[in-house]
This record gives sequence, structure tokens and C-alpha cells, in this order.
Amino acid sequence: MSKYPLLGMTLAELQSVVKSLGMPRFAAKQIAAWLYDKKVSSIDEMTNLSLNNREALKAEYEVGGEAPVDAMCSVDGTIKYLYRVGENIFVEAVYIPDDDRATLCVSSQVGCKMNCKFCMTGKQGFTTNLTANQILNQINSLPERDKLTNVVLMGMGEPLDNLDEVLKTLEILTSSYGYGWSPKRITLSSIGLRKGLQRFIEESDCHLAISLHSPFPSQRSELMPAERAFSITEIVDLLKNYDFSKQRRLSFEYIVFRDVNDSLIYAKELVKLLRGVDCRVNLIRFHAIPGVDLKGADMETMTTFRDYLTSHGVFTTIRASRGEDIFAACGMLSTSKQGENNKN
Ligand SMILES: C[S@@+](CC[C@H](N)C(=O)[O-])C[C@H]1O[C@@H](n2cnc3c(N)ncnc32)[C@H](O)[C@@H]1O
Ligand code: SF4
Repeated sequence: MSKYPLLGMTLAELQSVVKSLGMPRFAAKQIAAWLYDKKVSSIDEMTNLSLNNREALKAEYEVGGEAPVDAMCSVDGTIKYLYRVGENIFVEAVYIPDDDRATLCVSSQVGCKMNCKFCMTGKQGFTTNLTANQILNQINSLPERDKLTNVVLMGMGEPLDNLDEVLKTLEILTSSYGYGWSPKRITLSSIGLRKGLQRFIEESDCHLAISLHSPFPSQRSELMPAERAFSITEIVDLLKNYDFSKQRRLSFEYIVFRDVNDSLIYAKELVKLLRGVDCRVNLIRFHAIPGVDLKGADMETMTTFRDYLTSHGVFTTIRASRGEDIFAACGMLSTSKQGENNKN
């Protein structure tokens, strides 16, 4: 019989576990400390629980951490890890070390329903939501776990489409009973879903990045079909109701596609769209994917685009592209692993 994982449970969930087993209420906090502070890998290591209680816990539960099954290292130090989350199902997490920080890009779903034209994960279609256990495990079982300074929910999947499990993970990462991280160390990236965006803003303090990619709704819907359900103008209107001028950061991601959204007409429209919003824009280089007729803009065009936005009051950076040699794009390694296993 497979056991339930404890890793990924909130304090409230651990409290109901200990209650159901007739253990004292304070045992929930002790278990949380073993899981999230001391980061043990087995219930046997939870030595301040009585032997009887440990045995009772072990009958139904396990810690539930699982090491990655594969890794690809880039010449620039970026490492893409593959985690198994089911029979022949894998997700990616990408470790990106930098001078003074080390970021992990975490997945929230296997595949994605949103079908953005430029995205490899979108091309996979949707397989399943990850549980809080599977999201947190990408961080917990990372070989470089203790070096991590930041986490970005920018891997496979649309986090607002799996918000219950994502919010549980964020609670564990930021609570004093959990990892105790500042929410400023965590960024959630989303295309912006009507059902979910407001809830995320109100129930979390983590930074928010919105994938924008075109200020024109007609073009944005060509690139990102979800635009039809919740348009970028509605998204920006909603965001204007919240204060992003202090600790919490709002950014917009913009992949610059050659001859598609890279001229100053687009930059001008972005300035108009983002007027009065406390935010920054990150320009992203496109990682080409097979079968899609889009190309990335050259660096000169991106620089001109950035300078126009910055000189018109929208602070803009060009995101350094990391792990080019192992990347191609998010979703590539897991897609090929699934294909490889299907052939065997
Ligand atoms: C993979 S998504 C996951 C988070 C969320 N679903 C979203 O779209 O924001 C993270 C970021 O990667 C970008 N992205 C997707 N495919 C890309 C590609 N081929 N090249 C560059 N960026 C890409 C998305 O636009 C988004 O800004
Ligand atoms: S870009 Fe984000 S929302 Fe779009 S298909 Fe990829 S993962 Fe899903």
C-alpha cells in the first residue's frame, strides 16, 4: 500500500493528521520542524516523537521526498533537473546560479492547458496538476537546496490554474513553521487568469510576474489563447487596485519576437497600457521550439526597445538568457524523456 507524503502538508493539515492518530496537538509543530527546518528524509529521524507515535505515523505516512532522476548541466552552471511525478511522467526544475544568488525555476503542472503558441509545455497539452508535495519536493530534494536564495514559479504549467496546491506550497515556504523565507524571495509567473489572479494577490505576498508578450489584445490572443477569456487590459485594470510600490514587486514579461512585436509601435502601446502602474518590464529572448515559425529579435532591436520603454518611464531590463545549450525551451527535457520511455 502506498503511503501519504507528509512533505507538502501545511500546519493545519499536520494537525489533523496527529489528531486522527491520537497524538498530542503539539506534535504537528514538531513534525513540521523535522520536515521543513531540519529537512529529514525519514520518520525514524523525528526523535522527539515517542517510538509509538513514530510507528503509528509510519503505518500510513512517509516523508515523501524524491531525488531527481536526471540532470543536464549547462556550460554556464545552469542545471536542469528532471523529477518523476508518476508512471512515465516527469517535470523539470531549473537551477540557475549567479554571482550573488541561486534561483530555482519550479514547475506547477505537468503540461499546460493554455496552449501558448511559443511554449513547449503548451504543446504537450495538459496531463495533471502537481500536488504541494510534488511542487515542494523540487526545492526540498534539490542537490543545491542549501544554496538557494530565490524560487520562481516559472517552470512548466500555469500556477494560477493549480492555485490551491501552489498557495499551500507558498504558505509552507514563507511561514515560521515552514521554511521561514521572506515572500520577497519568491516570484509567481502567470499569463493572468480571471479565476485566480485576485485570489493570489490577496492570499499571498510573493512577487508577481505577468506574461504580457503583446499590448494588443488581437495579437496577444494569437500568441496566447487565454487572452480571450481575460484580456491584458482587464488584467492591468485589476492590478491597478493593488499597491506594488513597496515590498511587493510587479513585473511584466515580454518575449521579443522578430518582426512580430519588436517595433516601437509596440513599445509605445506598452507605455500607454502600463501608465500609472508601479512595475518593471523584463524583455526575454525567445528560445526557438520545433514546428513554430517564430524567431527571436536581435540584441540591437531589444536594446532599442528597452531604451524606449525606460526613457518613457517604464523601467525595463533584458533578462540574461541562461543555459542556452541545455534549454531550447522549458518543457523540452521532460517531453523527450516521456518520448524515450514510450519507445522502450
Ligand atoms: C513557462 S511559463 C510558466 C509560467 C506561466 N504559465 C506563464 O506563462 O507565465 C514561464 C515564462 O516562460 C515564457 N516562455 C514560454 N516559452 C518560451 C520560449 N520558447 N522562449 C522564451 N520564453 C518562453 C513564458 O512566456 C513565461 O513568461
Ligand atoms: S507560457 Fe505559461 S501559460 Fe502559456 S502554455 Fe506555457 S506554461 Fe502554459
